[in-house]
Amino acid sequence: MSALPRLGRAPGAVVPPVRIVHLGLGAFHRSHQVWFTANASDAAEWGIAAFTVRSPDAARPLAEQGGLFTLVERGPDGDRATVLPNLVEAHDGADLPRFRELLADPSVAIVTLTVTERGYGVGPDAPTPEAFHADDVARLTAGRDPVTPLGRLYDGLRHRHAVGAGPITVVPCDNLPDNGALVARLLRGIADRVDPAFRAALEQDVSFVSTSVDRITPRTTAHDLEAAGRLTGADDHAPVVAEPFADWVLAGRFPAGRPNWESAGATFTDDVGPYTTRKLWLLNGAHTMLAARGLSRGHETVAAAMADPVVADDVEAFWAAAVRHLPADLEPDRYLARLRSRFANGRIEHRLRQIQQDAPLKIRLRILPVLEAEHAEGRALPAADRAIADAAAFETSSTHAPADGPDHERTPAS
Ligand SMILES: NC(=O)c1ccc[n+]([C@@H]2O[C@H](COP(=O)([O-])OP(=O)(O)OC[C@H]3O[C@@H](n4cnc5c(N)ncnc54)[C@H](O)[C@@H]3O)[C@@H](O)[C@H]2O)c1
Ligand SMILES: O=P(O)(O)OC[C@@H](O)[C@@H](O)[C@H](O)[C@H](O)CO
Repeated sequence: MSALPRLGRAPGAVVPPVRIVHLGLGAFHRSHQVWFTANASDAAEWGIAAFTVRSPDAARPLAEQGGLFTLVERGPDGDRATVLPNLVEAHDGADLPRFRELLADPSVAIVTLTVTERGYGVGPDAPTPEAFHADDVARLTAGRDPVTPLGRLYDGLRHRHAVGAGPITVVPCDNLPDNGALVARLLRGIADRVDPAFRAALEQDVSFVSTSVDRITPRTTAHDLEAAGRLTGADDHAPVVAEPFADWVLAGRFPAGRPNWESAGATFTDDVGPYTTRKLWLLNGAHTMLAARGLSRGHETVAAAMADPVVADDVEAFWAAAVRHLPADLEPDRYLARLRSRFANGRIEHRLRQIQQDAPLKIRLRILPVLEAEHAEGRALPAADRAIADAAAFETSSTHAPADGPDHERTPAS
């Protein structure tokens, strides 16, 4: 039990009005979208109401703190702590009445999502994302509450349409290529099966934005709770630790408005595709390789694996191959130079077991495209072959166990 006063809002404190609703209350949402919103020039106008997906745990301490939490930016030389004020509501994802109520508010302009690849049904849970949503299609058709993130989003959007609350923008922020188009396709597919008349409204009133998101944010540990308390003098049960670097590239329309995210460093572009490929191959592809090669050589963290020349040489060989297939105008070498120092930041304890989860899916999306591009030009890529073999061996080994809990919704304090 901490002797420090509990973090919370002062009675009567003015909070930004809710204009953004979020699904997936993990650490990344808070280090990234909440941080960009809190650092925007019009931050006072944009409050966020966030919902968990599978467990209410992450919402509890945040709700007790009025949504306040500490972001610890952990650089190679020290920590910088800031309490971010823009998360103003935290709810259990099963609280569909509140979710519907918020989506029915015309001043709510944006829904963001961070629900992992599997949250969209991309991965081992079903043969296709459409099949993953079949159970929710049956629930929605029967008037029962949906359980998947997109089932809930569909339900909320249909309710918004029914009350005439106007256009809205959906912004998925997961590491998936063309994530806006994917969500548009899946929601329209649900409409086709549940309520075909609603499909036209979805096409007309809901804008889907594709994004590339970047900020290394490991799972919060008990040690991070102590660090946040030391830095702020308040007892925070839900801090987040992230690297100082943050990047967000977005493409698409915001018919109901948006925060001035570019004033916090976000980039708006017509085509997010090349940015996503650069990030998914160079950062996430390398992370996937580091997890496979690093775990097989007994390492526990990204920094430890990168400090092993055998692993680092394989990552460098993968990077050299990937750069050959990326557009030169995106300056992949400049991105790589920064990435090398980000990965070398040993104060960020990014655990390989967390990154290793769902390795087969990640290899398919982040390593195989580079391997195939090299093969097409007659070159082998043994470093990638070794990573794929190590990942396969790890998947079948008896030491293969979940990292430390299913996701960030289970906070160390909860
Ligand atoms: N953490 C990072 O460094 C980082 C950086 C860039 C992008 N991202 C993206 O954000 C996502 C979330 O990251 P996080 O660190 O907050 O992770 P997390 O594991 O805490 O997951 C966040 C949310 O996803 C939900 N979720 C997890 N598995 C699910 C499943 N199978 N079905 C439905 N919902 C599920 C959780 O319940 C939680 O609400 C990542 O998967 C990635 O796509 C993360
Ligand atoms: O589960 P993943 O592979 O999508 O994410 C694990 C990490 O590679 C990822 O979270 C990175 O830290 C992040 O993408 C950096 O922006």
